[in-house]
Amino acid sequence: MSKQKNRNDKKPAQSNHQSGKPNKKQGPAKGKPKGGNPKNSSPNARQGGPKATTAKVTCSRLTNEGKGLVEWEGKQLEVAHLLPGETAEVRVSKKGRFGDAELKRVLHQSEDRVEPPCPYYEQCGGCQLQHMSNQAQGQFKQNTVDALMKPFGKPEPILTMDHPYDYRNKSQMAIGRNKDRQVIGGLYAQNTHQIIPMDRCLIHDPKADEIVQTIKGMMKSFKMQPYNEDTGQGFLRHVLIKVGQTSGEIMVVLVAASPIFKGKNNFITALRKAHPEITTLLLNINKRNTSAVLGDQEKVLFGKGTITDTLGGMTFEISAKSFYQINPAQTEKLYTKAIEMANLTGKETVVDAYSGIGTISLIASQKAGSVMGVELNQDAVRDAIRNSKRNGVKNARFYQGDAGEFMVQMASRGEKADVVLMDPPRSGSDEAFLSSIAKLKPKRVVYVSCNPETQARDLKYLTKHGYAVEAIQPVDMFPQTYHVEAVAKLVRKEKAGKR
Ligand SMILES: C[S@@+](CC[C@H](N)C(=O)[O-])C[C@H]1O[C@@H](n2cnc3c(N)ncnc32)[C@H](O)[C@@H]1O
Repeated sequence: MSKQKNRNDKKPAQSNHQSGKPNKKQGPAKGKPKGGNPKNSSPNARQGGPKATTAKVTCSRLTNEGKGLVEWEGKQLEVAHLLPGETAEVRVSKKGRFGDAELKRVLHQSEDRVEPPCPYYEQCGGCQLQHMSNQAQGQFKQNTVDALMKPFGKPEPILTMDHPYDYRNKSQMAIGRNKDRQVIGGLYAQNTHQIIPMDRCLIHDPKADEIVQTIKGMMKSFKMQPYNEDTGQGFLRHVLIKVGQTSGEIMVVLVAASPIFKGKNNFITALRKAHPEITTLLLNINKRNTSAVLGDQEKVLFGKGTITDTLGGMTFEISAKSFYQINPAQTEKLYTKAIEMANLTGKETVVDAYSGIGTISLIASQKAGSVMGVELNQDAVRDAIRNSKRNGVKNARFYQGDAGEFMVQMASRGEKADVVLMDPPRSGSDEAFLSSIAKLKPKRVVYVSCNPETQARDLKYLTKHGYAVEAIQPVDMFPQTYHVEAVAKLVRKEKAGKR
């Protein structure tokens, strides 16, 4: 069981669409982006790699990360962008139980294969499933959740998206230079810090990418230097954008290596003129040499420093550093299911653990006696308290701290909860938290997760400690990527069966 203290952003652990950045080589990605049949996309393949050899293989099934599994010389290899039933030539560059193999050429194609619409797909680490039809992606995610949840029952059919593009309300583009010293902005090539210059990511909100293009163009005239990770010189590292898809409000965060912003006022004026739709601009200072995009220090350059969005009929204020679900349309479906599973009658004492800016807590508060939200991130707790007031909610309280410690203290004080809603980061919950559930004995636990692997691990604990799983609902919150969300309803065993 993992001990979690500070995992803010639970969504896909990708270098691009999350904060993680695997290693530290900055610069333009080599090679031209190629659409269609994937070839030679990894650094190993490009350089020939250690002991590279070409093999003909057939894919038997997909891994949970959406890679094709093949057998070669008695070993299992994972091949990105290969589909079950397909035969292909691959370049094998490393031996081992799970060796490294690069797709060179598909010899026999699956009916599930489609032309990836993104020209950067082969190089970029952000999406993994664009070569699969939407229907096949849904089936793959259904199969993943079904297999992981097999010990607990059959999950419901996955809730998919009609238009599985343009959905991300949060984007972060890295800024650098190419070998001709031109300013570039884009996402990182898979498993590197090489920036793939791009003007559009097809899963981002289009407006966000448009603004990044403008900022890149302005950098030259304002003599704003992109940051260079190797030399530690330069100013602008990333542009992070959050879009309130219902409010239309837009937050732009310039992530810089230094608080000294030369030509600040003129830059702000020019950016606002080009994009009057930007409602707030922030400067975030990140001097650290780590994978985190945002630093601790933050300065509001104009606007209120937050944006708002609407979910479940309530309005939420969102800060730069607070977690907010990245796919609002699917979040509506997810939250509706979660609240339905909580079976609230208006009387219950509810704990909403890992509560972020209070979205689930406040929506649940309308149908509960009282709600206690607990969240580690201070900014998110401040947002949650503001959101409570903004929506006129009187029966919700928010606490800043570790959810496990909070639950341990509740149990030691002999307090009671009727329902526990929990939505931990990708790494899942921890033993302190789960063992306290066993002591507090809530009638129902509703477990929302963006990682069904850790969710299945935690469900195993809970089913051994007095709970039965009654329903599991997968939701596709992250189309084109292998990630999938699931919400599970657990009931105290004496109540199991009475939904
Ligand atoms: C997946 S988000 C869920 C947030 C919220 N429920 C929502 O739907 O927007 C997980 C949240 O857990 C918080 N978190 C991470 N580790 C934590 C811990 N040990 N205790 C409490 N909260 C934690 C993160 O800051 C983040 O806001």
